[in-house]
Amino acid sequence: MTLAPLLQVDAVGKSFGALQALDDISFDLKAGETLGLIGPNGAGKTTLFNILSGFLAPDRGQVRFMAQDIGSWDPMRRAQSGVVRTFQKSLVFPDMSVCRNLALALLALQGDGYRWWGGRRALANAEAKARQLLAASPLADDCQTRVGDMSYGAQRMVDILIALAQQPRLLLLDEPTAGLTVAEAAQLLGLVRQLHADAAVVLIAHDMDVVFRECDRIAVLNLGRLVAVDTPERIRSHEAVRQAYLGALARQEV
Ligand SMILES: Nc1ncnc2c1ncn2[C@@H]1O[C@H](COP(=O)(O)OP(=O)(O)OP(=O)(O)O)[C@@H](O)[C@H]1O
Repeated sequence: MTLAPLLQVDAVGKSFGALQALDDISFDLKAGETLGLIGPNGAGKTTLFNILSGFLAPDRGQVRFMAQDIGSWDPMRRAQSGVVRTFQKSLVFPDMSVCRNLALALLALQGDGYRWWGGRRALANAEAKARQLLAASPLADDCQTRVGDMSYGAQRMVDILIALAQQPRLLLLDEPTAGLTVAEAAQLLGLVRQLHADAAVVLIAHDMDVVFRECDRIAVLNLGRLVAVDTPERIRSHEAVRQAYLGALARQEV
């Protein structure tokens, strides 16, 4: 029996006024798969993330998650169902500890708004869950560390742990590895696989080394169109991709 894909994007389009930011985008994603999403500035990567996470509605097409049309679901409902997104700009509270940051993410997901500030027990429960998650990570000894005192790479790892605390089935990572070395990026993405092996991941990254090493397949966007979706090997030799990415792919020794 063939399982239905976790995510099905079907003929999605989005315009801003006269600008067609996305045109006829279709692809599938299976549980456990990592898809790299690459393309030059303005290609439409963030617009696609906004549509998948419910911050923008497409003008055309359909997004199905676990075989359901999620077009009418708001970002909170999607997050509670396992569609979890990170942003280019970190959302951590630098003055709080790692543990408290994770706990607040867990509480926010429960949709209790600010009432949880009064709920000491809810916070204690969330912090206990956060400690469990941390124990299995390279930041096991940093539960009480103030995030603002950590290295840049460690802070990016806190971003990922916050996303993982939300039990993602589909994890949308927007440039999580920017500013990291290839080794740090591999460690960060390894953590996703270690803690959530069956989550599907869509990764936006500008670093071609990271994308070609870490992704099972790569989707190439250019001017709002999907140029190709294929394995890294095939993407390297794809003629239209080579045209769009001549310089970057040349550095990959294709
Ligand atoms: N809210 C908006 N209003 C008008 N135009 C927009 C809006 N959001 C995005 N665009 C335009 O849509 C196109 C795609 O933008 P998008 O941010 O999705 O590209 P991107 O591939 O994520 O680029 P980058 O790598 O620079 O982040 C761009 O031309 C951008 O200027």
